[in-house]
Amino acid sequence: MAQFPNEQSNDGEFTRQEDAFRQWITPDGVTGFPPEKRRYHLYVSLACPWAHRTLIVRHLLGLEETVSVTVADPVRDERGWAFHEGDGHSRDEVNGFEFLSEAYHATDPQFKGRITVPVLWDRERKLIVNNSEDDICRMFVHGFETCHTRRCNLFPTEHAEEQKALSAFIYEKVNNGVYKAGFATSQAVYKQAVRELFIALDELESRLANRNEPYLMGKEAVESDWRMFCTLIRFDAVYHGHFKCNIRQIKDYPQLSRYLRRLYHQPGISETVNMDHIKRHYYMTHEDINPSKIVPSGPDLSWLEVPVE
Ligand SMILES: N[C@@H](CCC(=O)N[C@@H](CS)C(=O)NCC(=O)O)C(=O)O
Repeated sequence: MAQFPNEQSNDGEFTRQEDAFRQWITPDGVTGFPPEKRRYHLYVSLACPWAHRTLIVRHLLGLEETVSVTVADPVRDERGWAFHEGDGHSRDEVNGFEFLSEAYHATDPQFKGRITVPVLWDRERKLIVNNSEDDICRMFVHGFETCHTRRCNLFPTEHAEEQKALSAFIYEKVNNGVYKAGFATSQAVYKQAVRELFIALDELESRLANRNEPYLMGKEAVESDWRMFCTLIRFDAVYHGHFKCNIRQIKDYPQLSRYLRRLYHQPGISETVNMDHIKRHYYMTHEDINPSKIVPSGPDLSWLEVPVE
């Protein structure tokens, strides 16, 4: 059985649904969405790699006071993402939603797709502005410029084309690659997805070794690095076992493991990582893949805690 039958091709391939809400916050507000302090609210799961990147970008730009956040329970049942008090998650103080589906149906009563995090909500117009993590990160960078309290150049203009191609490659082969392997329902599709994933990881390992720079594009971490981070930080704990991406672990890659530690030890980043939510979400929510819902005790991730010199 497929995890998400509506997103499964006949030959067993997971084909991710398109994001439904793509409105835009601009500095001049001509779109009807100006960047105002505390007007917008982010609904996330700390388990989700896509939502994770919005939290990281919010932190890197110092938007914590501007955009508030509610964290969902990492374990979903058939009703989808839910908000209530628990370890590292809470009730929804903004709208009192019990389920994230209420935000989707308030925005579009006919919405029939899969309810996903992250969601950027407009308190004033009482609707979802955008549910694409890529768009949300870009809006944090460009739409909220007047609200930034930290400086961070996530899209440096000098190598924009190269970065765009690199991010597209990472998305296709790594971020979504692990899902293609994990959600495959045929041996051939799984095998191909895992092969492409590890070819990509090997390539990125070589890139770091050959360029001898701390990050993919040079001396500073940019959007492509944080895109990598959100998959790498989950890799050994969930993608290696649960999604069967088990040719190698990240800790076996000298460059990638060091690179991951370097990103993890940047100020404020480890605080965005909740391994308990990550493990419980994957192992307890995808029932078709892990019917017993048993969450493995390992692996030992203490190597991550060692700062890079
Ligand atoms: N297209 C979304 C992807 C978000 C997504 O797939 N989120 C997953 C969690 S990792 C989700 O909410 N899944 C809901 C479900 O599995 O029903 C984005 O780019 O923001």
